[in-house]
Amino acid sequence: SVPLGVSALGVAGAALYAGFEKLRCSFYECCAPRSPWIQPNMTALNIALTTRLHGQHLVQDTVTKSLKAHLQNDQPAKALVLSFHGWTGGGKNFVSRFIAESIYKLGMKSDYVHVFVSTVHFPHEQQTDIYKLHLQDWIRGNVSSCQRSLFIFDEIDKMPIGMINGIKPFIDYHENIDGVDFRRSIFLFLSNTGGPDITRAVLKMWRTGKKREEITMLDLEPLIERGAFNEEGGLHKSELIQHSLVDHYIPFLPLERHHVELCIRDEIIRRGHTPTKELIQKVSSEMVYFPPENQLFSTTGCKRVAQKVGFVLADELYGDLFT
Ligand SMILES: Nc1ncnc2c1ncn2[C@@H]1O[C@H](COP(=O)(O)OP(=O)(O)OP(=O)(O)O)[C@@H](O)[C@H]1O
Repeated sequence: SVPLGVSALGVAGAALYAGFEKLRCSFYECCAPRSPWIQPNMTALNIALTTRLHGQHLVQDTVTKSLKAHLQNDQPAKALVLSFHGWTGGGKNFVSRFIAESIYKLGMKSDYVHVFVSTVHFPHEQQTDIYKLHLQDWIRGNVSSCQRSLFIFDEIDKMPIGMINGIKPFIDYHENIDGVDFRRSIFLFLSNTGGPDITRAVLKMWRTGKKREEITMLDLEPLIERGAFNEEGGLHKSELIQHSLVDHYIPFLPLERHHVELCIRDEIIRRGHTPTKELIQKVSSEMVYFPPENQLFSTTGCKRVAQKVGFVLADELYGDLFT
């Protein structure tokens, strides 16, 4: 048996360590249970998505609901996997940021939020096997230090297929793998796959006189699933899709001119100026729209709005100096 003095010393040591950890947690980000740094707030997320995200009613609904369900469940059956699809500049990265901010006090700067951009992190196709091992080690390492980790894979359509399949064990229905439990982590996959299909479908509905807000998930989800599956690259033929490990395919609709104008208004206000109708029009007329016959959608969504507003404001304020 263990001598009394030694076990008392052990208990005292553990208590001291716990006290130290608690103190450290009040100054530095930590992932302990009930950590003040990880306090999911789905009401804040809902408000952000309703007030700051324009023209994406399907995203608002699905994202908040699925996150809420996952976060409220202490023993989720698997990691949550959301796959964002759609035209460039529709808000996929924007929404990822809101998600990070609604879970972690430090938002995207949290040590538990990890962003992977395929073209930056895995540029050489021939090194797929090595990348895959690194990626697996890296995910395992991160989740073992914090189960509530958020992984954002941007441009997943450009990730070699073998690598995506390498993620599969972590998002599957396993209680643990080598002692690490992955079920509380969240994976976001971002891509343009399915973008043209979504645009075509929205345009078709527009032609039949159906309102954008009447478009439902049922109208688009199978389309994207098929798109993600058939289009070359990324999720193409991936086991993630074959085994239905993606929980929700979330379509981002192409943004129309009036949505872009809302983005312009927000940006002008953010810069401390008054968003007059003329100013908004001036910026929105600098954007490019398609298809040619009705100029319905912005080719770059709300991307580049910030720069364009910057130019137009500079022109308004200092234009005289250079004439
Ligand atoms: N639906 C939206 N509502 C409000 N602002 C938006 C929306 N979509 C995009 N923006 C603005 O445009 C910027 C660029 O959008 P974002 O990077 O999220 O697009 P994306 O869909 O990720 O594009 P890509 O496919 O090219 O990566 C955002 O930071 C945000 O300021």
